[in-house]
Amino acid sequence: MVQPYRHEPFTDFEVEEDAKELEAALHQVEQELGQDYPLIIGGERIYTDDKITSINPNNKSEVVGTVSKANKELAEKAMKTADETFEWWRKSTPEMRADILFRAAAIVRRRKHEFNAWAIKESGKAWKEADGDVAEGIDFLEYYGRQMLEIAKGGEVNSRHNENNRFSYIPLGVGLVISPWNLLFAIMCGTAVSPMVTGNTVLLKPASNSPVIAYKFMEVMEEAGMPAGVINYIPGSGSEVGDYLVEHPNTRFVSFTGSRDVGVNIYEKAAKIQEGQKWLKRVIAEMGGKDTIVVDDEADLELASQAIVQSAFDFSGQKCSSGSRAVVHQDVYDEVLERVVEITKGLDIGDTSKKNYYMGAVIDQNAYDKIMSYMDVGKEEGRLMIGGDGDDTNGYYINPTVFADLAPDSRMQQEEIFGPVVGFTKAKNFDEAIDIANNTDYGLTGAVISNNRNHLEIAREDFHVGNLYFNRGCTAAIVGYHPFGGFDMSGTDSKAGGPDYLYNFIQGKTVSEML
Ligand SMILES: NC(=O)c1ccc[n+]([C@@H]2O[C@H](COP(=O)([O-])OP(=O)(O)OC[C@H]3O[C@@H](n4cnc5c(N)ncnc54)[C@H](O)[C@@H]3O)[C@@H](O)[C@H]2O)c1
Ligand SMILES: N[C@@H](CCC=O)C(=O)O
Repeated sequence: MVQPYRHEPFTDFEVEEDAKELEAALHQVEQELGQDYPLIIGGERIYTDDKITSINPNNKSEVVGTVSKANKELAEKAMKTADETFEWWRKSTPEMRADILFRAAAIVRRRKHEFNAWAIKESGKAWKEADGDVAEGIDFLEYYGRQMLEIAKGGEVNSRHNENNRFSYIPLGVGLVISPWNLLFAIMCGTAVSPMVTGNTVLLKPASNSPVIAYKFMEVMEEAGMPAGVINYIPGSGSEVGDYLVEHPNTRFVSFTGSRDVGVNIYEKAAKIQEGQKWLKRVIAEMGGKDTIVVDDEADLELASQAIVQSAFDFSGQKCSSGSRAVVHQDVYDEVLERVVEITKGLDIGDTSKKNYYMGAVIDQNAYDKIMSYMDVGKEEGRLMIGGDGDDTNGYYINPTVFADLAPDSRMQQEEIFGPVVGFTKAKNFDEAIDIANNTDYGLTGAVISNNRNHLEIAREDFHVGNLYFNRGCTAAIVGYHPFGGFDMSGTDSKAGGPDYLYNFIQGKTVSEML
């Protein structure tokens, strides 16, 4: 019998022993940098001449690894392999599939600091963020394994006299999983193993900024007993391999996590029925956010200020859940703004692979340029309070930035910047604050800081986001505790880490026998 699910505890790097373990892992990983990694199709290692180079955003001269790049021919080979493997994998037992996830969780747990170190090297994130990312990956393995065992029991249906009815779930087929670089371990792992544990086969296309940790994940899955061909590792260009497989007639579903533009494009392409296609493709698209923290006049203002800073600047604001908008009641606006600026002054930024800085660099040159271009927009639309500058000489460092006095419909308060930038908007009263919070195309996360029970209940009804938090920040959902996914242009609200997530990858079958 499996133990009841509990989320993976986080490491406290203030404890010297834990900090030393991570330093040792970083040192070990440094000895392994720059290696060349193949594709994995049906268990076969395939090297190509065309490569993706993964670099450390904190130190752009450091190559984390080079990875072979799939093209259309190799994508086709992977599809064929996944199709053939599905024919027998779909009949494998749920218990066996769940056991592979439990074993993989145990392996990652034993190598947690090593995985933390790869996450730091490949994404530039801070130690606590890397630890949260790897812990979330372990949680997905443990949680989805248990969910599968529950689902395998089937649903209860009635039978009439002389009739024997059964209702159960079967997998869908071959799925394309396209993952982002920001939660480079957790989301990649969770979105790959959820279809796999439900009996589907998978084509995994990780983000081009983070393919090395995905290769390490594949090794873990193999060690845990995953048969060849069940998850196939095919890094490649989104526009070449991604488009080809999204449109492929044999693709049964696409699980995408990433930006709104790419997600919308995939949604449209997948909707078109291709020649020879026998089904309607399912699309799970979890996309961007423009997430708001509302601060009421009756509120703990220190808690509000800490929540705003943490939600805006953890992992340099590169989470879909990041709190990039603070909407504050006019009576407490100046006090909260001043305190947020003061806390921000104390944040340190630097190469997180060398030291436990609060923040590292942003992911790449494109991200750096895009975020920096918003600094000019912010200065035109509002008042720069702190930050607004960066340095991309060695890595892509951007200082945490606060803009004040932005109009609710300004570009700064509408567009996803995906960097360490938070904008303040003043509200006349609580109702107006909720209206402002709702006036974006997105609907992912939000938070309300208030001691007024009536206001919290109004927010519960009217604040239209998939993940709403009271008296805390708006990031850091935990698997099995805070099912995660957004409304409107934030996506299909698939609720990763929730009790019904696995139903995205199965279909119900009724069998009725006359006795
Ligand atoms: N809602 C969520 O759960 C969630 C979680 C994490 C990140 N995000 C969002 O992801 C974005 C940041 O991640 P990103 O920069 O990796 O996003 P992205 O859209 O640029 O890339 C995501 C993935 O899509 C692939 N891709 C790109 N073009 C493609 C195409 N034409 N066809 C198929 N695949 C293609 C990329 O290679 C990558 O693997 C932000 O907008 C963030 O809000 C959302
Ligand atoms: N699930 C994460 C965000 C994932 C997107 O980047 C959170 O809740 O902060």
